[in-house]
Amino acid sequence: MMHSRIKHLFNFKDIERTFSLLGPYIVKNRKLYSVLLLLLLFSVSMTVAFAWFIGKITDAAVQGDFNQMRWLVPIGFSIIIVNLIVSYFDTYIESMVTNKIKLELKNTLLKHIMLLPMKNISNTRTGDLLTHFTNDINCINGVIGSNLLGLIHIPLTLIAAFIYMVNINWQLSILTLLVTPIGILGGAFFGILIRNNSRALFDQVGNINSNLNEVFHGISLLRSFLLEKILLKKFHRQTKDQYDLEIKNAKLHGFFNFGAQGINSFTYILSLCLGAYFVLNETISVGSLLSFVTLMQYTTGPLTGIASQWGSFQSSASAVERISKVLDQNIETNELPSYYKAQTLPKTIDIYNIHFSYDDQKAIFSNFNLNIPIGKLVAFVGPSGAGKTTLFNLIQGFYKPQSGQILMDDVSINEISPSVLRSSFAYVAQETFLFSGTIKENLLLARPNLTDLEITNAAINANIHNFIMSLPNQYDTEIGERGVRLSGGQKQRIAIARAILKDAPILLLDEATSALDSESEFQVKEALNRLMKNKTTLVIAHRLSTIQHADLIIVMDEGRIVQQGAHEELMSQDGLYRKLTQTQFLTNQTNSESHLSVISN
Ligand SMILES: Nc1ncnc2c1ncn2[C@@H]1O[C@H](COP(=O)(O)OP(=O)(O)OP(=O)(O)O)[C@@H](O)[C@H]1O
Repeated sequence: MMHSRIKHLFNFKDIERTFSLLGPYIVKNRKLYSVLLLLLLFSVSMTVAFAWFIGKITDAAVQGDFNQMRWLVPIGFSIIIVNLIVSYFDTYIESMVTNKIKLELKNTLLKHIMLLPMKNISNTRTGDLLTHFTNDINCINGVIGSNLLGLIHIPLTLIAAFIYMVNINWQLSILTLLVTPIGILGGAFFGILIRNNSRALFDQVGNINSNLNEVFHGISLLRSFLLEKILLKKFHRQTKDQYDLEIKNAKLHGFFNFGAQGINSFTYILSLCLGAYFVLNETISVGSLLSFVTLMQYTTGPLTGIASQWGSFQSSASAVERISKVLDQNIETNELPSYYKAQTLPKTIDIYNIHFSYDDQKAIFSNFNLNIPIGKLVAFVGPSGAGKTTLFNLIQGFYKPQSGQILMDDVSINEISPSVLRSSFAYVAQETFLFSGTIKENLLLARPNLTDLEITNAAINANIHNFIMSLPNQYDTEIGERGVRLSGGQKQRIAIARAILKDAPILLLDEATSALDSESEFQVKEALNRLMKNKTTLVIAHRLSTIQHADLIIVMDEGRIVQQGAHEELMSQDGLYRKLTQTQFLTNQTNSESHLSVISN
């Protein structure tokens, strides 16, 4: 138990990972880092030069050597001015390089997330992903900036000062040798404790963000189920845990500063007393004593500083560790897909013997086969959980079957580039998602280089043009969080206009399950009929009207096709389809909206 705790405490894998992740960024910005290194060497030499100046000017004053003082004064001022200039450029360039790397890392991270398999994304909490951008990346300054440079600066100062101190008096320098290991070991120990605490702290920030994300997304549900108290309690608990971790961090830093200051003050007094003794013995001059004491401050100060830098460095490393957990996940391609104008309708779409499971345990499909007729309307019906949406996900290549193949024109979709494959489909999802922005901006997302005329025509065909024209800013009306709220039917028709504009040969339609009023339903249906013309349409059907006119109805249950055929044919058989429709007919008498999946459940 103890052994594993110690092992955990001294686990440096994350430092290794930190540098394997950030190394390329540091190398890429090597010019700026070289300038920083040069400034750092300047700063070290100025430190030694300043100690030398203090010794010299003190000795000159003690000896009353006015001539020497005359040329020492401008040197002293020059040292100060050079130091100020170095400090200005050091701060400026360091901030430039750290912000540049953070910017590059943010872009790389988002691109990586975009390219990750859907499986990885759906297994990660949105709040955690957000936290990488809002918290983790902003905490990496240490490993790419001040702390990284400090870890080089301080040992260099230490070595330079030590050599100079040995020159003044070797007996006094031994004091430095005694203090060095205490400072380093103490600092390293606290650094590791701070790292482990920071890791827990960052995880907690991720938890809180995930929780808040869910709260804001599900606010109406939360109110309708009267969950405010429970959620507030959970939030209090999480923030209290975060507070405790922050306090622990403060305690660790406090202890750490206490030790550092203690070492500093004791060695200062000790070197001053010992130095005074050597002055009395006439072993060293007063000037040398002052030089020595100044250098001692420059060594013990930074020496304990190294530990503090190490602590911050460790805390940054744990932020990088969280980011690298995402960046370490394999992506499927390196290229972000882009719209590709599909020329023709594929002549065949065949599914051969696929086996698929989301979690490698529960199989959704086993030995699943299907030939999809081209240019037709194919409806998929079946109870909830039958695998209809999963089939759509597989056809679009969002998930890959563990075995078997999906072929378009006899070519496996795995061999078709994501740009070509995804451009072949226009997807109208069950829940319409519109981005915040104007209506026009939402429609322009469909494909590049759309003209105003194409947009208006699509909106007319989707039965939404008149509504848009009645809005205050027409196509430039803001929708979503900052703008006009749209009804379910209006949103659906905008989504249909977007699908029309995409102009893809295959239409995937996950019919909305929520009931629309009959006027809205009529308008949506009309829009869909126009959209389906000359296309292969695959629809997860919930409306009886869609099913009756479908060229082929596939009845699915528990990942299997249990029946297929046209409406009349299936009605003549004693099977699941008839059962589903009969139950539905009862409801249909009072409600024109039908929802097979729900009723069948
Ligand atoms: N991302 C996922 N991870 C793990 N399991 C999933 C995931 N999505 C769906 N499932 C499971 O796969 C099975 C099929 O789900 P799917 O959504 O394809 O059914 P469906 O027929 O579309 O249902 P509905 O009509 O209710 O939308 C279900 O058992 C479901 O729990």
